Amino acid sequence: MSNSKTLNIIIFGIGNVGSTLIHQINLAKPKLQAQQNLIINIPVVTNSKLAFFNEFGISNTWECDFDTFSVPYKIEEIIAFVNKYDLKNLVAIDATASKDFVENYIPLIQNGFHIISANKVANTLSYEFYNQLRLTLKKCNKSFLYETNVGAGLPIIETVKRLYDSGEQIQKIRGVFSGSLSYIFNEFSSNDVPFSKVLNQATTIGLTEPDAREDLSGNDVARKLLILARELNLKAEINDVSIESLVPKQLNGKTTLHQFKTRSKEFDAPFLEIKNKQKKGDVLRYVGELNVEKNTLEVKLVSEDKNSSIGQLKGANSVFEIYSDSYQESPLVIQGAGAGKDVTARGLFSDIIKLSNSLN
Ligand SMILES: NC(=O)C1=CN([C@@H]2O[C@H](COP(=O)(O)OP(=O)(O)OC[C@H]3O[C@@H](n4cnc5c(N)ncnc54)[C@H](OP(=O)(O)O)[C@@H]3O)[C@@H](O)[C@H]2O)C=CC1
Ligand SMILES: N[C@@H](CC=O)C(=O)O
Repeated sequence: MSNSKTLNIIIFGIGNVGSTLIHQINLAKPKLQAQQNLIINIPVVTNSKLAFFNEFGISNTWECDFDTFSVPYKIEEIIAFVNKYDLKNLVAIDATASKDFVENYIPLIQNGFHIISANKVANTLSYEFYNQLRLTLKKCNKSFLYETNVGAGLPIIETVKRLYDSGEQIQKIRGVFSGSLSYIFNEFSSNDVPFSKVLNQATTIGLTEPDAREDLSGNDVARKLLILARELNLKAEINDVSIESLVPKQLNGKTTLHQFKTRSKEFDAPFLEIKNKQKKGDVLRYVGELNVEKNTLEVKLVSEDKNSSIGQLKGANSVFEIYSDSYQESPLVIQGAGAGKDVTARGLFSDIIKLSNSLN
């Protein structure tokens, strides 16, 4: 088709989020081509060890093809492959939760890739790396989009950044930043169920991180706070976040993921005690707060009246209250599903379209 634009998207990570994104892209293809003259080609998909290559793009049978034809790979082989077939408008999607994979960002950018990431790691390593990444992007004229890092598909980063860039003084961002913990405390507060059971449910439906200890330890919320702080040009580090971990002391630090999973019942007694000690009508909420004026970042468990804005949350909803000069008495509130493979994949897809619109 004349004047059409083709994006070549390599998807790293084909778990909950990555595979849902492929499904959404496959469904949207005819409409994108007809309405936007946009062709999305996915020539490579990978998990942590194997990659499936097809220069013409994967088809609806990609899962079967991956099982049959995937091979062990190195990042250099993917770069060589896209060069061999002269593929243009290259986009690397990071749908992993991997720190190791982030080491590939700079080489990928230097070899012509834009990056779109659901993985929060790159934005929460040292401030030095944060800057180095941005300098490389500028030098190579490439984009890095990561709206799904905070609030999954909700437009949090874009809203905060637009306010900040337009000169708005933001004083505070407060809310329930974790979709999985919102779900867990909603289910736990309103039903007579053991904590470990709702934790397992949250993992099974893909709300938690691949390693749920990241959510329960407060690391995931701390990362989101740090990402927002850095959008506001605060030179904070992850260690600056004060975190109240939800992981019982005996499970903190030294357990493997497998041991942790088999010992999840050890959450039940302490959380039942916390629940029973609450005032009638209160619910548990895991809250994050970035106070720009005081330069503090805090993650903690609180009891909230179930009729308060934060107490009323349902399901896996997150809520972000942004207090600024123009929104002092009545904060700007963004609320909705804050986790889940469908909303997160849709958020990545929306970053793909945003990137596409910025390319000639
Ligand atoms: N679930 C949600 O609601 C949200 C998730 N996110 C983020 O999305 C990301 C993906 O989450 P989710 O899909 O649930 O995770 P999954 O565990 O379901 O999938 C992770 C995928 O990444 C692959 N992977 C791991 N390490 C590497 C590596 N070094 N190189 C290439 N691939 C690798 C895994 O492969 P293998 O099977 O071989 O290990 C797997 O295919 C996470 O960073 C998460 O924080 C962000 C917002 C919301
Ligand atoms: N595990 C995270 C997923 C989104 O970032 C959460 O529970 O919010």
